[in-house]
Formats: sequence, structure tokens, C-alpha cells
Amino acid sequence: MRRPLVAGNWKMHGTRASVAELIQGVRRLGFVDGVDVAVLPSCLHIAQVVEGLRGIPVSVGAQNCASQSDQGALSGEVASTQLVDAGCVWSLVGHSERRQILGEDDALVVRKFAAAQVGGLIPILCVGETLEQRRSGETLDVIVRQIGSLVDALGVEVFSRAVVAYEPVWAIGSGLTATPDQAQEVHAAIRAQIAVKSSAVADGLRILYGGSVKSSNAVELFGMPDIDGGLVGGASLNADEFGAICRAAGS
Ligand SMILES: O=C[C@H](O)COP(=O)(O)O
Repeated sequence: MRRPLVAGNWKMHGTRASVAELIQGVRRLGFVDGVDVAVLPSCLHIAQVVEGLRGIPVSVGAQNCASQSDQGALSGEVASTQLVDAGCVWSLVGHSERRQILGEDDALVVRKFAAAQVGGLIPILCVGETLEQRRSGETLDVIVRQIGSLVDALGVEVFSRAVVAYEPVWAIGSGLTATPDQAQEVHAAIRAQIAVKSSAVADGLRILYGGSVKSSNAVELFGMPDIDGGLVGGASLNADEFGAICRAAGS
């Protein structure tokens, strides 16, 4: 039985003041039975959030990490070992905003994934197709390629210390959500791809859905057999809404 995970990706939002308010809101959620809860603030606010959430069962992660695990001459990047030192547990890797806007390709995503694990973080690998790719029937090919690049380079066992997030690019921040059946089809395909190499790893792998998750659609999405929680963007900036989504994962 996989324990659900709900991670709130705060993206490039927040000031010290608004983050302080959000921390108070998340603290009020308290303990959500049967669900792991995480928040991923901007790098600038990680220390504030780690301090602010001390003592409650909500872990903290980063939205990105460098492609090397050790400190070094790489201006503007943050190493996984530095993120662990700051109190992070997770790092997103390969979010579509970084793939599309910043040009991160599969090869770089592989290096970041490896660096995250070497430094002691649990990578949350993001995969997903664009609207154009979905319309032309390429969805599963795209996902298989994105997952396959990791498996080919690093082997399948690395997924026993990782999470996958399926985020259709067309559903991110758009208000459009994949239907539970659309999402389930992709989640099942990801699990089957991993199972070809190791059924034990596949069975234990948490696969999150992301893309306009709200309290109004969370119960249905999280009710699908291969959806093990959510990667929540916009809705995670409202603590009450985020709390309702977390509770939906436990229901
Ligand atoms: O990382 C989160 C995803 O990009 C989903 O964002 P969203 O919930 O605002 O659509």
C-alpha cells in the first residue's frame, strides 16, 4: 500500500510577509491522517519555511537543484547537499516550466536527478506532454521517452528513492484538469514501464498527478488506483484549499 503524498509547489511566489502568513495557514492544518504533506517554496524562502514549520509533520523541498551535488563554481544554482543542509527533503526535477522556458532537456534532467539523490534529496521527477503532443496521439510516447531516459542512464532501482509527478503541460495553471481516466491511463503506463524492469520498484513508486488540482477535483483524481497524491501549484498558495486537497488524499 503506497502512502499518498501531496506536495505544494509555491513556484516563484511569495515575499517574506506572505510566506509568513502561508506558514501560519499550513501550521493550522496540523496532522493529516495517512498522508505525507510537503511544501516547496522558492529557494529564497526555504530557510524561513523550514524554521516556520518546525515541529509539524510537513516536510520541505526545493523546486530545482543543481546538476552537481557538491558546492562549487556554478553561479545561481544550489547544490543538493546545500538544500539538505538547509532542511530540504525533496527536489522537483524536470518541471515542465524548466523544460519549456529554460530549455532543460532529458540529459540535464538525468544529471539533476542523480545529483539530487547523491546529495541526499528525494527527487520528484516531473513528466508530461504538451497539448499538441496529446492532440497528435503522442502522449504515451513522450512519457515513455522521459521516463526511459532516466532508466537507461541510471537504472530502475533509482526509482525506489524517488517520486514521479505526471503533469500534462496543458493542465498546468490553465484551469483544465486531466480527467481521472486520462490521468490514470498515463500513471498506469508509467508503472508498467518501471515494472518491466522491477515489479517491486513499480509497486512502491508514488506517482503524483499535477495540473489544476483543486479541492473540487482531488477526491476523484486521488481515487484512481495509480494516482498516489498530487503536485499542487496555484491551489497550494491558499492554506485552506491546500488542506482540503491533503485531506482528500487521505480519504
Ligand atoms: O507543480 C505544480 C504544477 O505545475 C501544477 O500547477 P497548478 O496546480 O497551478 O496547475
